[in-house]
Amino acid sequence: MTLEEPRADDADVLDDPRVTPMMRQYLEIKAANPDCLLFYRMGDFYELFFEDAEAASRALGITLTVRGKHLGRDIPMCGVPLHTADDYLQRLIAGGFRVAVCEQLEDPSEARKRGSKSVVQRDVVRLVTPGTLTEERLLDSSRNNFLAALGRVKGAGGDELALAWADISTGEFRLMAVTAGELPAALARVAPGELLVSDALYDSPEYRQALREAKTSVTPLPSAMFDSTAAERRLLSFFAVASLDGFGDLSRADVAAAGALVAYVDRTQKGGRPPLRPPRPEPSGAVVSIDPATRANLELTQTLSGERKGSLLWALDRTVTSAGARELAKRLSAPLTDLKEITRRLDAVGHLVEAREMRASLREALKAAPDLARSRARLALMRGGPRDLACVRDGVVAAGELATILAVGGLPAALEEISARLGALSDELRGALATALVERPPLNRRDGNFIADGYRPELDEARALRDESRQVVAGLQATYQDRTGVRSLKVKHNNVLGYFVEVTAQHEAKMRAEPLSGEFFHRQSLANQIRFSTNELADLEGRIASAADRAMALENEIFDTLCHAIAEEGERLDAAGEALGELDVLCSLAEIAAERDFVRPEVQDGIAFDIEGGRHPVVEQALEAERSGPFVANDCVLGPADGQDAGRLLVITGPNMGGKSTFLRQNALIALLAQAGSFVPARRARIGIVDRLFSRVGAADDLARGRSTFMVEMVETAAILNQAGPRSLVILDEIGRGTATFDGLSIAWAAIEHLHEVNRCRSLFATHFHELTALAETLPRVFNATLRVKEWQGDVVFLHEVVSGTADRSYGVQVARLAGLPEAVLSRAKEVLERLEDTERKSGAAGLVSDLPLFAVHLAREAKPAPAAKDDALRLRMRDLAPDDMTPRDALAALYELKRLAEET
Ligand SMILES: Nc1ncnc2c1ncn2[C@@H]1O[C@H](COP(=O)(O)OP(=O)(O)OP(=O)(O)O)[C@@H](O)[C@H]1O
Repeated sequence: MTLEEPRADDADVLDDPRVTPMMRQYLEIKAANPDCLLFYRMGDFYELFFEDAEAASRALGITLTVRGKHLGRDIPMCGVPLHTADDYLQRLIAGGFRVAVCEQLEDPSEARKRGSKSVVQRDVVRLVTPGTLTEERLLDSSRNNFLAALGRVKGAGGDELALAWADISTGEFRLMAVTAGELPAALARVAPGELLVSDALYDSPEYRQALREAKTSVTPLPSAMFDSTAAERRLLSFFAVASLDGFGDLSRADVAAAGALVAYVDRTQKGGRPPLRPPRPEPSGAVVSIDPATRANLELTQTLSGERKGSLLWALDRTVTSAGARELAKRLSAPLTDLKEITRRLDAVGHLVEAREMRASLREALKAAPDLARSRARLALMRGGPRDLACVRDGVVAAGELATILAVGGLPAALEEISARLGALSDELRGALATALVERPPLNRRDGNFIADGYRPELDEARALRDESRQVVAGLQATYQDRTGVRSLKVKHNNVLGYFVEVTAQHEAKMRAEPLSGEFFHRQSLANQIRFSTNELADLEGRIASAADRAMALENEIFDTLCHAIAEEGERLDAAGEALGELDVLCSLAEIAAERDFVRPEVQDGIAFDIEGGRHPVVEQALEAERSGPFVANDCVLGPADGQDAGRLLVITGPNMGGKSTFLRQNALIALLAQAGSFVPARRARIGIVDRLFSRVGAADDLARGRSTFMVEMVETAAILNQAGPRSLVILDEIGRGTATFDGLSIAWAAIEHLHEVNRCRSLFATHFHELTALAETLPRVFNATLRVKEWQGDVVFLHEVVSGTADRSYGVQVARLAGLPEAVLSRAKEVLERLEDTERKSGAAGLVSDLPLFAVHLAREAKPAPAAKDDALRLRMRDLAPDDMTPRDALAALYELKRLAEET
């Protein structure tokens, strides 16, 4: 609000007699929710006033008008109709707003009873924020919408951090410990819609960058909400337990994060209780650590431009349910490091690949399974409608069918366990929902007629009475036509008059004269029609209304009973909902494996890496779609060679467009897929578990953060060289290309040496600096590979085949020809290239290897301490000089002496 505008916390304004009672109510509610746009319910609209109206009208492109005056000034106003409010809400939330939804808490007639000036009671029933959405239309069915909270406990050894995340639309709730360094990777993996942090953490400079880079809306909250003692109390009461011990070994930071999250859910849901399950802590290091840049570059769940199409998820997704789509996205985002769990998943996929018929029937039954988890959450929050009940009904039926298909014995553990969860639902609930509901109920309760005929005799009676009376009314039209002799007489209904008789104006005199006037009472005259009512109609109307009210009340009562029954079965329903998603993922992975000829990878401890005939799952499908020829499969060996204790580093040279980047990415993706529990696009794959994946591929400016292309590249390379360990997999594409050739070559050279000597991890390094291939001569674990090309009539043909060896050139000029560079530029470029190559041959940059001291010498030098100050004669002499006491001649003498000393040391 602007300064001149009244504020509710300004007592003078509220006491001002000119303020209308409604405006007083509005200002009070607005003051309690200052950081939200207030959706103020007025009949069939939500209205926004003052600055809220201005902001919303701008954001939504709706008309800004004026509604009355406040203290002599116009009140800016805009409104959104109730029935389309969800669409507007979605756009406002996407635009970064938070919305407080303020409802009428009583019928306006109740307010009128208190006096003509009384205002309908209203209050905020819910805050809508990006992380707390539950409506179907506000959510993407194929993705979770997580609300996350970052807990911090300060300790002697630094901050202890924990990330809690929950999806209130499905009930999932998880926890993990993170270090400050791991935070960006953890946030990129969870990709929360909203992140809660304490005010103190929000303001602390150490976390500023991580919070700014997390692509999420960050909500700072009072630090008291993160206090671990209060947080524990909150968790105990939310989950109605006496101790948190049953949830696992929770740290204070875990409790702080989880407690703050629950407090925020309470605050935004205004007491509504989503069916959150107890938080599940994830052991640290349970999933492959993938930093945000690597995740983005590998396009796991979305492409660099933010689309699903073209991502790994898109290429692999054969799920048929929303829960399955969400689960697959989570699995691809978080490949595992635990061999037992990976094997368990692979066993299940393997079984389903073989059991073709079972897979087909499971997928058929899954197709009928609705989004059980989200409907259940809406019902628990009292935001559900009859259609959500039907969803639960259909979900329960589908779970039963799936359990029957799986009841064959001899299944791998993961499938047995899914089958047990699906089969555990009570027949009673299944029976109740099946008999109570009509086949296709309406979305909203107020539409009625969602309970099936024959379920409750009183309801049938009330409906019969209502419908019979409606028929009697319909029959009255003919009786009245006979009685009045007016053939055009009609019996009609509207909300103001109820049922009435309507005749054209020419019959007015007759209707108003005896004997008809005794029966037909005049109600309303329009230009051409005259309307009357009768006692008989009024009586029928009352009967219809009370029968309809009774029917509605009975339907609502049954609705509540069914909701209660669903809540009672809650835990088992949630478990079955999760099982549905997991089963769908396993079937989907088996389906794609069969469809695209994927094999089961041999995943093992250790650092093996041996891919035979590997393919890039996305490029392969893209080539097929474009009919651009087959994808050429390639081998990749990065495991230790005989007698070595660390992985190999493959330096890949080759022509532009030869397929280097594709090869790099495909091997990273194959490792990730294997560890996510999927079969992989290869003829054979043996992979020692990767604990961290690093990549430096693609180039993107980050001008918003003041980083040039080269700076981004160096920041990412620095992270890799500083962090990669013996079980990491590192993918580097064209390091050093963003600067002058010699600088770039030198950095790339030193980076390879560092990877080889210090990081000692399995690495792939693609480059156009052919000089780097000389390193294979001195570094025992460096190997060279190249992509084959053929020259044919002066043109270059890419064979996309990776072979051992080195490329002699990049064919850049030929590729430029393919791209359509003008002929004059091409021929000049060729000329320059020949000259440059000639000069290089003479100077022989490749001779560097034998001339340069070994990298190990540098490491040793770096490790050697600098000479101590006390041994340094130059420094000692300088310390003794007293410039203020010296004559110019002394000063000159001292300068000569210092120079001599410097030359001696
Ligand atoms: N193994 C393969 N089989 C078939 N086609 C391939 C293969 N690998 C790559 N390609 C095709 O070649 C194109 C170029 O591949 P890629 O981008 O990997 O080349 P590059 O060597 O990294 O090129 P540059 O050095 O110019 O960046 C791909 O878009 C794809 O269409």
